[in-house]
Amino acid sequence: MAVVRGRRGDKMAAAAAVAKSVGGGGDPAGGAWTTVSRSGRSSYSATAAGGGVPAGKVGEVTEGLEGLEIGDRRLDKYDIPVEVNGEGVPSPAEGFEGAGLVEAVLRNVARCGYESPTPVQRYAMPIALAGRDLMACAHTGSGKTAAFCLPVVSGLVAAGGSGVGPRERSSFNRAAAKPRALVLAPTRELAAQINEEAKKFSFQTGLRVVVAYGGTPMYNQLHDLERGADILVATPGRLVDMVERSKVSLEAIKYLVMDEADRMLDMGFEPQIRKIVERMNMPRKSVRQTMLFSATFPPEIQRLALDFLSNYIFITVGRVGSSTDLIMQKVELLSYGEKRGYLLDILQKQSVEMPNSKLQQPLTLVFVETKREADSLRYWLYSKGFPATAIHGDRTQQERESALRSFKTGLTPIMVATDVASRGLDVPNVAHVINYDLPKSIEDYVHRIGRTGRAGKAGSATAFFTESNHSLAKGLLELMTEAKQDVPDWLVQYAEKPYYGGSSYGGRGRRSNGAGGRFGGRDFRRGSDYSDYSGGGDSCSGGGGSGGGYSGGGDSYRASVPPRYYPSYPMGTADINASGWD
Ligand SMILES: Nc1ncnc2c1ncn2[C@@H]1O[C@H](COP(=O)(O)OP(=O)(O)OP(=O)(O)O)[C@@H](O)[C@H]1O
Repeated sequence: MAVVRGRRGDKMAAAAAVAKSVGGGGDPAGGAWTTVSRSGRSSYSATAAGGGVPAGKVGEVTEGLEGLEIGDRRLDKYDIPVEVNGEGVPSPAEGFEGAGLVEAVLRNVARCGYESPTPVQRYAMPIALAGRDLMACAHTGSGKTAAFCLPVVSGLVAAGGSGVGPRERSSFNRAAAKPRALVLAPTRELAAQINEEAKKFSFQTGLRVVVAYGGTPMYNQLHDLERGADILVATPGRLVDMVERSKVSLEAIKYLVMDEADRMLDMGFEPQIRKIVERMNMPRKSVRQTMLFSATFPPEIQRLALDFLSNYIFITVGRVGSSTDLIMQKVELLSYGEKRGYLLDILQKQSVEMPNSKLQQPLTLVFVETKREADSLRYWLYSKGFPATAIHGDRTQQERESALRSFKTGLTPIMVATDVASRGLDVPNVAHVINYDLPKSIEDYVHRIGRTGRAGKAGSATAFFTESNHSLAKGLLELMTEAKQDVPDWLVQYAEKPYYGGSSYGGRGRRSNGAGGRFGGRDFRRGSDYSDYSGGGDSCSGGGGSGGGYSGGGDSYRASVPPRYYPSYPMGTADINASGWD
């Protein structure tokens, strides 16, 4: 079987092996994150010590995970740098048992087949269980869902929610359901997915997990809520609706989690989030516990998040808080008119011949910019003999769910999608992500390609770059260089050419500073001054041989290191609802 070494040369083989395994009857690894042989070599930076991080200090650790074995694949060397920043940081957990989870939850972890925690879980669980606020940045597919679900479920069970009938529980009264934990997510599909995960982790605990999202009649969800809800997973729009109809009260919220938190706090969602958190009777931030998770945290969003957090701990796990090395990234320079032909070429080449001599496609996700293009491309692919489905905001919820199902099961192994599918969706065995149209921001690119290369598996990502994507060249170049990908010369030239398009070096709305800083990975509080952070990007982790250690912030630091990313995060996306975000 494939051996993944985590270095450039072997990734081709790894990606091909993934495609092969998809075509050849499934991946025997089955997504198990089985970290068997860890060298245990961990060294804290000068500012940290021992197994934990001293109070009031910045902790920084690079773990050399040698021999990280994933199913039957093996990473001979894979450095996962971790930065921890905050006061009184608890030590990371060695295993699930050592994390402090209650017995019932540990049994559920075992039922899920999780043998050992992923790095973000190791760090986040003790922090969450200690009752601390948290901002956690870890790459896509690294297990963030369990990192927040497990301690929330465990905390609720420990607080006495377990084994009590719904009607007797304080979480319910005749007027409104009073959940004790609220998990907010930007899309319906992601909310549904988190709901499923939370249910698995709550099995036989007596806790009730309920989901609320738009696009479907409210009736069933209300019926579910009436039976009591300890954990409510919701999209913001539907939640506001329910609270305004007095079907949900937020007064008992102990845990507030925002998944894809940078998306939740951008200008498209922020007004709704503020309304939910600040004007709907939710306990104030020092009373509740708030945890934010994402693979990307632009500094502007971090600053905004201060309004929702109290004395929080920041953790970032991964080389650059960005894409994982397990994704082999390619970028092709094309004209608009060449895109379809090129796509067809790729699909033909990656077809795998089955024993019955039928051709099979590995699961391939194709991102386009508009809903119209999603439909048009899907029909065109069908006409060329490639079974494809589409997911976007103009489809009914039923159609969206059915598209996702048909993609997951391989019935239509190609799914054409708008950004509605870019975040959080965990479809095992997606072998290839094709950015047929590149997104406007490097953050969205990171999330999109993160639909492959999940839970330690390898994957491929191909981007079709046209003249109109000039504004993204610099970010792409930085990202691909960090991830040790082959960078074509033309991309370097594009990145060096000045771009006069306006918004890309600062975007709209809040992000007005052209020296915008990184799209994730670094606690903005480590700048010399919160209010004067200008984001001289660095790699505080020092991973991948790029960027040195943190040199203390301040002007001299910023002067000596050029800004790393020029984000063009689409702040204030006007058509957020229209595009399928909830
Ligand atoms: N400890 C573990 N052992 C094995 N598999 C795990 C473990 N934790 C999570 N997984 C699996 O890894 C996959 C990815 O997890 P998850 O969806 O939580 O990633 P994520 O970090 O939230 O990604 P994204 O940033 O894209 O939302 C899931 O299929 C999940 O079941």
